[in-house]
Amino acid sequence: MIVNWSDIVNFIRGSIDLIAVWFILYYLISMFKTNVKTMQLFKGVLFILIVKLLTSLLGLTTLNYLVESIINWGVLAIIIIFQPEIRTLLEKMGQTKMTLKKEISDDEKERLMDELVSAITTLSKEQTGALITFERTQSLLDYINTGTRINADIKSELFLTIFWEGTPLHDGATIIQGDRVVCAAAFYPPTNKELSPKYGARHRAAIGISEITDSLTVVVSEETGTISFAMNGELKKIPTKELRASLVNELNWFKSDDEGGQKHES
Ligand SMILES: Nc1ncnc2c1ncn2[C@@H]1O[C@H](COP(=O)(O)OP(=O)(O)OP(=O)(O)O)[C@@H](O)[C@H]1O
Repeated sequence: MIVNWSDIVNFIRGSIDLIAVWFILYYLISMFKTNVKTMQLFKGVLFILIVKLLTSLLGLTTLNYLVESIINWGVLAIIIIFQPEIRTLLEKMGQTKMTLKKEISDDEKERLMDELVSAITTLSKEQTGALITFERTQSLLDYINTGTRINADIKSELFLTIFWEGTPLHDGATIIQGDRVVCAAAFYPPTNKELSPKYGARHRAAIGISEITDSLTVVVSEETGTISFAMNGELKKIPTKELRASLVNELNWFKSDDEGGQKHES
């Protein structure tokens, strides 16, 4: 059998091409799958590409011309409209997941969890409004920069002090990166979603940040003391007795690399 080397080279080149496109698409989608605005864009672009394919196949020249014009101008429009997301994407390239430091023992993690649960439960009982955000895989640097930088241990008293109405830092959100409280009084872009009138600016801000990043935000309502989690653009009420388990579940602090995705419930 005669081996045609150029066919083999072409096959390998085609395969690399296809795999590279697949990886880029997979990376983009997984990076932005929690961002409602960007997912809508993905769907829109996909729709236009399907229409373009159909108009070319069916020879619909006028429609094809129209779709081509939309694509040409659309690229420019997308760059302008999604400038913040594109910047975030470029910043995130090659960024590794931000989790708790490896050297923190399980006992220490339990202690940090106790501090968080105690703070949130007290804030809820005393009906002190609060917004506490945990950075997960996507950077919150842009939002940390809107607040006042601090670099403090996770301590129940710290949260009670920050959210006490008499302090200048109580307005806005506090952000946690790993085991550090990194800022207070951060400002988030509020959601444009239709919400029940019982939710005001604080809940809008919590949902807003969860639409554009994969963060977890704990909201304590000043009016009712209710604790809610804002994740993936949704708000979920958390009964106080389920707070610890829900936090453990969402933060994945106790998941070891070889656990194969199992989550530790305490
Ligand atoms: N965009 C924002 N980013 C961060 N924090 C915000 C933002 N908007 C409002 N807040 C915080 O929310 C507080 C106002 O909350 P408001 O009473 O309007 O909200 P709410 O959702 O009704 O909550 P609550 O049930 O606690 O009253 C502000 O004092 C501020 O601390």
